[in-house]
Amino acid sequence: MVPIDSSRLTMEQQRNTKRRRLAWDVAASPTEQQQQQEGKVRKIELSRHNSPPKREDDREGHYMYSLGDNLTPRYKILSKMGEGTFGRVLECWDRQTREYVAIKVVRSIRKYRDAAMIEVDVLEQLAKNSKGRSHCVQIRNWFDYRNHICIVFEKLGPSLFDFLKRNKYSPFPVDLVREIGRQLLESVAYMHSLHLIHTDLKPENILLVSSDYLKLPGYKRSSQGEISYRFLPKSSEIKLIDFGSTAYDNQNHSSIVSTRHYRAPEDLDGATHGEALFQTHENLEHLAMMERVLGPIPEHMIRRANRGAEKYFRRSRLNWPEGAVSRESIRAVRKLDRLKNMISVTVGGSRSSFVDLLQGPYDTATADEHQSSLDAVDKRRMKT
Ligand SMILES: Nc1ncnc2c1ncn2[C@@H]1O[C@H](COP(=O)(O)OP(=O)(O)OP(=O)(O)O)[C@@H](O)[C@H]1O
Repeated sequence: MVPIDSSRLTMEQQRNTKRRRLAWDVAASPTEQQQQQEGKVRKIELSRHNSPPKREDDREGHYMYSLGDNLTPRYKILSKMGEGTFGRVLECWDRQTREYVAIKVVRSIRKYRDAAMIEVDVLEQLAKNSKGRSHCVQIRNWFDYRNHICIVFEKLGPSLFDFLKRNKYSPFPVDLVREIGRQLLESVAYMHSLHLIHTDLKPENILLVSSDYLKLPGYKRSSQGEISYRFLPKSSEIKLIDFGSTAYDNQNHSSIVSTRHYRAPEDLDGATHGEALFQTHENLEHLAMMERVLGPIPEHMIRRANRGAEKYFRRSRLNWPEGAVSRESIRAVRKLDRLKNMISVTVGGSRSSFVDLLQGPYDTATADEHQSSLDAVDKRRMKT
């Protein structure tokens, strides 16, 4: 906007300009008396919205509700948005702030109630330090209602997993992956700066902020010649959710953390990839799969292995294939390809830097050599 030089205006023009601004200013700031009146009206309005009669929880301790019920006079239940181990997440209308919110209604079981209070504590720490700028979901409020801890969140859109599923697990374009990856690393760095570890990072726990999407015709046609469609989020903005398993890095926590398919090697036991990269249910096989794809486990990681994990190593290397439980297991590991061959050519010019990023602490130079020596040992073992 161009600033007005009042010295060049006629008296009449100046009067009009001032009058307009004055009226605008007054409307923008209600008087204290008006505010008090609005507060009273809201209280009377809220008192009309009674809670429904108390019902028994279901067998798993979930809160029983009907759509349209009030959850305290302040919130009206509109729909169910999700369900997890801890409870159900309900879309609600907040009559006080006049916005849609997502409320996690936690099961009325002691261990889940206790974990929910830790989640509240973590969420409050995250909010206090970020001044609204972090990629972690914001807590709006919390309360204890009929023995259920209820955590009120800003309402977000679908998860990355929901999106991948909708696209029949075809991968996101690499530019979008890069944007999501950057925000994810920023949020993890922010948590680490507060000595917090999320421990359950996975596409299910990464939500898009907006639900808006584009529907684009895909490359492939169905066998009947019909065009298939791809759905793409309009905005790449994401936020992390589910801080129920967050650990403090200076306190003892369970040695095995995170969901198997996304578990990192330092947990001895990742990928924003539709398919699970390591389809396994066994620790040694899981580590062997990682070696196959990424190269040998770095020595410093082996040295740091704790008591429970020592059994997976012999003479400073993974006890593989000697420790394999079956030939099928050796075959399942051998079927996997090296990481650099898995990265699709569609990544284009950024392919080598992408491989570098994913490769992390693994030594790329010795990886190929290591794989050929493993192949030789595998073959010998299969023969015997
Ligand atoms: N703020 C939010 N906005 C929109 N949807 C949400 C929000 N928070 C959670 N959800 C939905 O509810 C589901 C369950 O939430 P969440 O993962 O926090 O629950 P949980 O019981 O702790 O789950 P888990 O079993 O993974 O520990 C999510 O997968 C997501 O679909």
